[in-house]
Amino acid sequence: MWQGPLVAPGGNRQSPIDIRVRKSVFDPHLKPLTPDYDPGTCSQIWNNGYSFLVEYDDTTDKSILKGGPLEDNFRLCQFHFHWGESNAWGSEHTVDRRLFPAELHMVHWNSNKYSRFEEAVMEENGLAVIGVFLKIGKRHEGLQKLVDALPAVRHKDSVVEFTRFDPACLLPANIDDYWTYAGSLTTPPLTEAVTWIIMKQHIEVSHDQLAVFRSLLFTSAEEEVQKSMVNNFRVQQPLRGRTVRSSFT
Ligand SMILES: COc1ccc(N2C[C@H](O)c3cc(S(N)(=O)=O)sc3S2(=O)=O)cc1
Ligand SMILES: [Zn+2]
Repeated sequence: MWQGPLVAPGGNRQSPIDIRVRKSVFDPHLKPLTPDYDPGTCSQIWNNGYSFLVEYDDTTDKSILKGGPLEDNFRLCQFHFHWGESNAWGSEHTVDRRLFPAELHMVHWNSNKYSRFEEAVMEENGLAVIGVFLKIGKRHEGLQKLVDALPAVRHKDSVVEFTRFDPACLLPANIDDYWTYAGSLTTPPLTEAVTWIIMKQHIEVSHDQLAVFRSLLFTSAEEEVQKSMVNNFRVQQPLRGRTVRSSFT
């Protein structure tokens, strides 16, 4: 895991956290999530030195997330993953201390309140991130197109065109059961701008598919020492009295 500040100075809503299921509070007012994504807005894959980001054109409301705990429209701007060097760990969030080999984050920003992502990322509740746990099992057919593109972005700062990918294929069958809480980005600038929506149901990917994630590098092509992109998760942060709500009993 990256050696950034263990706890952001003055932060009282930092992420990730352990979700204590029995301490979460059922909220009957939470609505079903209604993602509506247009695969035509998919543009590129970029290795930013923390993860690889699959980026979407967010200049229109073509790929949006509404409902759930959200009052406004949130535009999809990118999705990325966090994973371990082994299948024993890798997720950022945990459920009753249970670790998963990887975790998907789908990042959206509030297009009702802000005109640009850069603005929203600095504001309280400017972002909504869907978290989905990955387990090792059967091959994920939809993920394979992405896995095949990864060797092209092996080094930090490399970019490759990537189009027509429907991010909805990475969501679990049941998206009505989730936990939600007020948190932060888990990488710098660690801003406390995120409404987290963590899916109860995981998705399955094959061992070989996850192994390709581990072939990526934290380092750019110029650096002498190449470092494998693994364990790109942040250490867990104190709950500081926050309540995690659940959409299910
Ligand atoms: C201020 O400049 C910026 C602020 C944030 C970012 N991002 C990249 C981050 O790696 C990152 C990590 C996120 S996570 N693990 O879901 O909490 S979300 C996210 S990002 O897309 O917002 C880029 C520029
Ligand atoms: Zn993330």
